[in-house]
Amino acid sequence: MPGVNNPPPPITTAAAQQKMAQERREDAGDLRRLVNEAHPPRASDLAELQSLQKTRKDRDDTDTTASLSETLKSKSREAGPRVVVREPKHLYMPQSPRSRAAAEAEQTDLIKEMFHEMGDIGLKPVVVYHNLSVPELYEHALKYEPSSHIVASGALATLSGAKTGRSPKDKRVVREPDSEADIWWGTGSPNYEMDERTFILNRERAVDYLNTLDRLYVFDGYAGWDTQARFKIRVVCARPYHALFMHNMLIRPTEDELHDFGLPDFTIYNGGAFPANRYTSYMTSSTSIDVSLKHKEMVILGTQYAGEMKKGVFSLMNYVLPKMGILSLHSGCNEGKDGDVTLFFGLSGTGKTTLSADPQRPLIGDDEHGWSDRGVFNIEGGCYAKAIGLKQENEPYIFDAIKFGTILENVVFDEETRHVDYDVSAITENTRASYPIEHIENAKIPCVGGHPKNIIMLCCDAFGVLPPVAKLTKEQAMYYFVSGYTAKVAGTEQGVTEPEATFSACFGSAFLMWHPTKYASMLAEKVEKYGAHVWLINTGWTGGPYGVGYRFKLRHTRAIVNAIHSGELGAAEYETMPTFNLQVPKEVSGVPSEVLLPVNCWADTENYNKTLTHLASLFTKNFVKFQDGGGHVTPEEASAILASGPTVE
Ligand SMILES: Nc1ncnc2c1ncn2[C@@H]1O[C@H](COP(=O)(O)OP(=O)(O)OP(=O)(O)O)[C@@H](O)[C@H]1O
Ligand SMILES: O=C([O-])CC(=O)C(=O)O
Ligand SMILES: [Ca+2]
Ligand SMILES: [Mn+2]
Repeated sequence: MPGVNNPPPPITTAAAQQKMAQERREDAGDLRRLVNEAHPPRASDLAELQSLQKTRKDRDDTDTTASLSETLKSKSREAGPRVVVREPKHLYMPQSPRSRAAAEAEQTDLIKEMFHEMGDIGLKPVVVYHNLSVPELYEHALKYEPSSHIVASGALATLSGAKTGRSPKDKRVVREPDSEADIWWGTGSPNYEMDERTFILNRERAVDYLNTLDRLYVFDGYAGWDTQARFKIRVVCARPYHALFMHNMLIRPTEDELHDFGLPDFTIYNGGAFPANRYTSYMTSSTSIDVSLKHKEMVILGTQYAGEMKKGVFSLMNYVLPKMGILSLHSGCNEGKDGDVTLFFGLSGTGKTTLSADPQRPLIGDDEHGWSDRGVFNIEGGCYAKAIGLKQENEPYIFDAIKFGTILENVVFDEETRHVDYDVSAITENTRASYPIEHIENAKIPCVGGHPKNIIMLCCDAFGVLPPVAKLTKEQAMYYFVSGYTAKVAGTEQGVTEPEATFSACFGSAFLMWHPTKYASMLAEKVEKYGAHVWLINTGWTGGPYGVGYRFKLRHTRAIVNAIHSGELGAAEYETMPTFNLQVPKEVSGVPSEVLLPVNCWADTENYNKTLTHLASLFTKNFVKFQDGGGHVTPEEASAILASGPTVE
């Protein structure tokens, strides 16, 4: 029989089991004793252990809580309302009148005023997190937002939801007596109008939504590095990601500055996760981004794309700065060793952020600036770089800026290794990185500089006919500034290769509040007064349109920018390119001479000429709407500008 000759299994009686368990306990006890002798215990349980993990600056809490009852002194939510000793950071608003009075007694003036303002518009938050630190915002994002992940470099990856870019057609400005005469309305204008009542209805909708939430985030910061043109901005939002975004993009106040912050000059209520009501008057979709200059407020509904907030601040600055005699600019900006400043104008994707990050030239800013009698200043405290196709070898400064504190929007990463694949556009082409400007190794802080010596107007010409660089006359400078040309590739589906021309006045029409000629005349005056040189750089295609030709190599564009800065191009020999009458240099160090005139790169000259003429006619057609001068330049001045544009027979 099987098993007959096998030894019997050990008999384990209940008593034997007890004995073994006792021995194990004793062993464990010995072990614990040994460990404890070497490392005396610091915490008796897990909660205490975790409480040891975080340290705080020495503060005497007893002073601030001395007048309160024992229950109120409790630091735990369960045992009573939390006493706020870390103001102005975590603000709990107890709902019972007595606890509320006690909580209010603890508040600084800043916080009292904030709750007053919130109360005025009907916001009744339970908890407000005010100017949290970056690690705290990370933790909130990870805890409350399922799309938040830390990637290998330490950046916080997140999703912006259905909208992955701005919605310019849903941007509305309230027509108000004090400002309506200043604002650019009507055909071609980015400012779709709305009335005050509708604005209030939308604000109420955002407020109602925010009131349903367990926690709100507030970030108070500044726009404008020039202290004489500095605006206090408050962002009230639902997502930690949005608070972190504005922490990165605004200028971060010091503790003292925050203490004295007072009332904001402008407040953004971001209820973006909740839609607008499409049946409200003026609404054409469930997205609405509304600005009221009278109320000094912006309301966001139906989009969580964070760029709306940054560009909302820019729209405000585009209104208030010109009123102060300061020109606002959709441009990047850097400074050379001798303090020579360069501006980089250009529409989205033309290279402002890429080219302003330059190892030889400290960065003043990548996207929004002001130019006053004192010089230039960055409006923002951070950068918002395109991340698609990002490579460390091509753009080392931007690549290396993507570390702890940086937000990565809509990128794709390996689930396990958390390495980001910047080439993947599965979610959107418009993947972005938002980081504080200190993340750029050679940032110039404070972000201010002198008067620009060089102004580079960037375009990304997908028709492939414009030269990689041209020197502009003052009139041409105005013409290209008002035209604001770039061309997008017409989408990558099914080999569609017809490029689409975009004309966006002042290289940022979507953000203008005044008529474009207001900004153009200010620019003309400043260029004249400070003697800036103006250049046109095409960072787009050559050798044929998109799909046939190829994009100018980044290293060639960088060589051109270097030649501008070294003075080489100022002294170069030029030839005139027909139709656009552009002055094109015959040679540039580091760039093969044959690429300087695109006609030399096209296989078919006739086709080149046809495309060139076509583009010229698009320019001419676009300019028609500026012929009356828009109220800021005379029709004569406008026609002088027009005369410097391309000539089409
Ligand atoms: N020759 C070139 N010059 C500049 N950029 C180039 C060139 N070739 C390719 N690129 C790519 O084009 C993109 C330029 O985008 P960039 O972020 O600089 O745009 P931007 O002008 O700052 O736009 P936005 O206002 O939307 O932020 C980058 O992804 C860059 O890698
Ligand atoms: O605002 C954005 O989303 C990005 C940007 O800088 C632009 O489009 O000019
Ligand atoms: Ca940019
Ligand atoms: Mn921009």
